[in-house]
Amino acid sequence: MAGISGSGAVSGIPVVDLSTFLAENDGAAVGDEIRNQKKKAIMEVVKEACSVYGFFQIVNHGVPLQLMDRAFQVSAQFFDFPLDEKLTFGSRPGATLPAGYNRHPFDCPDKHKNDYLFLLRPSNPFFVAYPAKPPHLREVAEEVFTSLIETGSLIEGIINDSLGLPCGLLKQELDSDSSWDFMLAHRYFPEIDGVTNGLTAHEDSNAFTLLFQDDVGGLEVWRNGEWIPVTPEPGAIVVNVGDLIQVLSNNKFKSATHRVVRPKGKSRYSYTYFHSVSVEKLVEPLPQFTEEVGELPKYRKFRFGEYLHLKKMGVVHPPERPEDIIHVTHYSIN
Ligand SMILES: O=C(O)CCC(=O)C(=O)O
Ligand SMILES: [Fe+2]
Repeated sequence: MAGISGSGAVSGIPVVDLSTFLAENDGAAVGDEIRNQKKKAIMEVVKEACSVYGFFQIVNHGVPLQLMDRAFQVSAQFFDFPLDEKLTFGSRPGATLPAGYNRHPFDCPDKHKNDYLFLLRPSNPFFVAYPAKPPHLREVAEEVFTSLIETGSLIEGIINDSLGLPCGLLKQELDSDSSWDFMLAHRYFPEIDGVTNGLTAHEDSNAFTLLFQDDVGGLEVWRNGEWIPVTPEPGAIVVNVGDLIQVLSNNKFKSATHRVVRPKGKSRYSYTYFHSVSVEKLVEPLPQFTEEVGELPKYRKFRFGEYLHLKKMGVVHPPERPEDIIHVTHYSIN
């Protein structure tokens, strides 16, 4: 099928080529009709992928691959600095969004699974200064942020249309100025003593996530009782649906459970961009998926910041019983 390819499709998670969307204004001699057919085919694949897996990958997405190479270089340089130095950029204790350098789990120095830099834009109230070293980190990270925000806007439109929503509706729902979007540069340590957990199974709370992973692998998605690897595809961005889209679409699109398994003998690096909304945002299923189609809402209305707070409490003070961990189903109407 036009625009869909790649070895990622082996696991069933499709790889979608976005060049049709980017070629729109470059004067390429492709007729409107062919372009529209290709776009329609892509929408169908995205719709299926988001309903079944909550995951797909994109190539020819417009983010320069050289920029991503530089981004991986500078983050690896940063993570190699001594801990004391990195901790001078440590996140503020108790901040709703932990901008700065973080380790996970933060209170078990000999059991770290990963460390990461949490980056916000200056317009966000929780913004903290970027690390001053390595010298190009700020410049490169800001460039990546800008580029991923642009790709995010394209994906937002594709998800909007795949859901059959009126043009631009998701953009309106999900704030427009990216002030609440954030980015993580991650390093996962090699497995130690057979302990392979790098990032525990979870769903992303935000609308959707864009992820660059290096060629080490380890990202997995839960489907039908088994973990499916999201195989690294050269130059590809992994896209996954988050809780906000799951709620807005009244469960039409799925916020997939995923995790990271740590590699043997080497570290793994990733860059993740989270398309998100203000903590004040009130979230509930859209009328297009409820009253307009005669279906009952599957969630009650909640404030996004309250949900983030409940989730964070579960990380800082993990409950004894896994079933007490807060998921978005906390707001489900049964
Ligand atoms: O690093 C990765 O591959 C996944 C990161 C992730 O799932 C997250 O930060 O929510
Ligand atoms: Fe995630």
